[in-house]
Amino acid sequence: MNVLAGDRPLSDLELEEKLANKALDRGMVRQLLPLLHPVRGLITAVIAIELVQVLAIFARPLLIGLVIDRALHPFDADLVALACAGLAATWALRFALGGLSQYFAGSAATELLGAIRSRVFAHVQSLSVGYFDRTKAGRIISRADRDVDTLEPMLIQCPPQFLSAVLRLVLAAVLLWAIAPVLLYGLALVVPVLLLATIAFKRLSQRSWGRVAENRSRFTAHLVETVAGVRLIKQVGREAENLQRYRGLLRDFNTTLIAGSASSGWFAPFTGLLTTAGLALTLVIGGGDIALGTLTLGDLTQSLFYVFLFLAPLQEFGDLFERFASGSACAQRIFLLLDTEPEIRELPAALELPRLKGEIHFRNIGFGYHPARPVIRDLDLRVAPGEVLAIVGPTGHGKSTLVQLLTRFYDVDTGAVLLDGHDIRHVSEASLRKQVGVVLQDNVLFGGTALENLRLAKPGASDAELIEAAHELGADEILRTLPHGYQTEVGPLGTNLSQGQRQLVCLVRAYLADPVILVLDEATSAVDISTERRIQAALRRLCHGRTALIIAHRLATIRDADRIAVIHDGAIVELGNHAQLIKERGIYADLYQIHDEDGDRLRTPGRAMRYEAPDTPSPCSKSPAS
Ligand SMILES: Nc1ncnc2c1ncn2[C@@H]1O[C@H](COP(=O)(O)OP(=O)(O)OP(=O)(O)O)[C@@H](O)[C@H]1O
Repeated sequence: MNVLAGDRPLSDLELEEKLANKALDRGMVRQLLPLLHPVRGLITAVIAIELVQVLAIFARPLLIGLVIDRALHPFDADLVALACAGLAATWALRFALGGLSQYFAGSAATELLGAIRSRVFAHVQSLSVGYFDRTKAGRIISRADRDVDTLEPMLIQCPPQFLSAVLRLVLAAVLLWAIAPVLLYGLALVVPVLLLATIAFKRLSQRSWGRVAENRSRFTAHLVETVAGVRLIKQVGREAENLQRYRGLLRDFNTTLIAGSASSGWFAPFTGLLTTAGLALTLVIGGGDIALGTLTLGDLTQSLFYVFLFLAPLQEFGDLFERFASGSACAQRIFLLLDTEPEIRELPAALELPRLKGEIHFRNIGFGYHPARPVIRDLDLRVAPGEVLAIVGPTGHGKSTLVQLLTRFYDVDTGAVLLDGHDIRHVSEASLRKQVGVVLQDNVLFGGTALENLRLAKPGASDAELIEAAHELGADEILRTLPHGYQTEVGPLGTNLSQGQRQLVCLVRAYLADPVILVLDEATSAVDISTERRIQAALRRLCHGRTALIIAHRLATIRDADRIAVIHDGAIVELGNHAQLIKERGIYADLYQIHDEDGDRLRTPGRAMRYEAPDTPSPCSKSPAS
């Protein structure tokens, strides 16, 4: 699937709009069929049951015709009783097989939907960070959840029903023809009109269901965003506007839904009209034949049933196509997701990194999230093993982007990122992530206890080992004071813990992972002095013996780092230790001076750098924590 527009990837929205207008293609059928493979036994059973049911349906007019022609004049009680028993048997079969068919179809649906859900989940997880940066979470959720549900009728219920309808159509035609071909010729007037109407209906409804699915994913995306950002919304008092926007999206959804239903509403009455016309034609032609003596009353009665059995499937096709259309629109969206290739791919023969010494070399790198807007420009920077490098610079000038490139969440456009001389594009992601530890500002924790969160970094570790690590890092005292100590539930994304507590858990987690290289985006938010000191001590202990790249916001970190790199507009403009850079009287010296004038804060445009209490030891001074 071509997902490029010119030199840039199509946005998710553009892709979906493109797809909403696209009919089900052969490529998609090829993708759908393998999904059915594991449940083929159950589907075959459902189809077999439908076939038996069709035969039972056709036995009824046959029995009724038999009674009319052979058992009424003269009255044959035995034949009537036999026909009644036969009719009762067909209905008994209908009830028994109906339940069985539901059971098999339900089992197939459960298995199939489970398999598709797992596949979508595994795929989503394998996608590159860039995809999540570009795509709203709600859209992904809508595809992985609701769209998968909509697939079920199309894949499980529709095929046997379709087969049953086709079979009834064909059998009825054959039997009508056998009774009197002229009756079938009469119906031939109706069929082309019905077929044309069905094709038009299918085209219309597929397009409208694509739009309905797309609009549904928009309001789901908004709901997810609201849940994630509820604090901000409350804080800035945007509830009313936010609700207004949700209502707007809901209105769009309802409009497309109503338009979809309205555009397909003509089909049922239209086919009803054609059925009535077919029955009337049969009565007129059949009545004439009875008068001529070429047709019996039993034959005409049977024929009326067959006309109905011939035309009813044509009406069912409407409903089937509608379900098929909404299912295929959702299938398009699911395959769009499954077809999305991870932008970052591991080479088949990727190198397992040996234990590194810790040298980082950004070798003449260039990068932009969008090719037309470079963020990093020909940047060359070496960090020696064991060195602590602080990166400072104005907001939006590329500091965090360097972290994204070092951890290979994005690949450089030009140049290379080397670790001990190994290009990170040639090494396995697992071995890279094992040796490059990252502690970001958002300090994400997962639902579960504090201890379970620590164990994520070292799955085999005992409770005692985990607590010992917290102790070594100086976090134990604070984590012990949590309501249930280490067994405290941290809540969704760690929201039951304070900012400082979350940060400490993250630092202990990084310590347990024991990476050779540590990347740290220092938190900017304020915590109390005592927690602050503990965090600083933990940082100091964590940096010890490792190469550390720190996006530094605290003055102490910056001042006592081995070197400071000042980044401006995606390039390193100053590099040296605190004393050297002050002497140079460049950007860094200006920042430092602003700090002096600003009391306890060091500011870069748009962002505050906190200055810690004077007696707090520097986190990255070379001495380990005492
Ligand atoms: N995922 C993304 N997609 C597109 N552009 C991005 C993305 N992330 C960052 N950018 C842009 O890249 C530029 C550099 O961003 P970056 O986050 O590296 O800046 P920074 O120096 O770390 O800023 P801050 O100090 O505010 O964190 C900015 O113009 C930003 O808008």
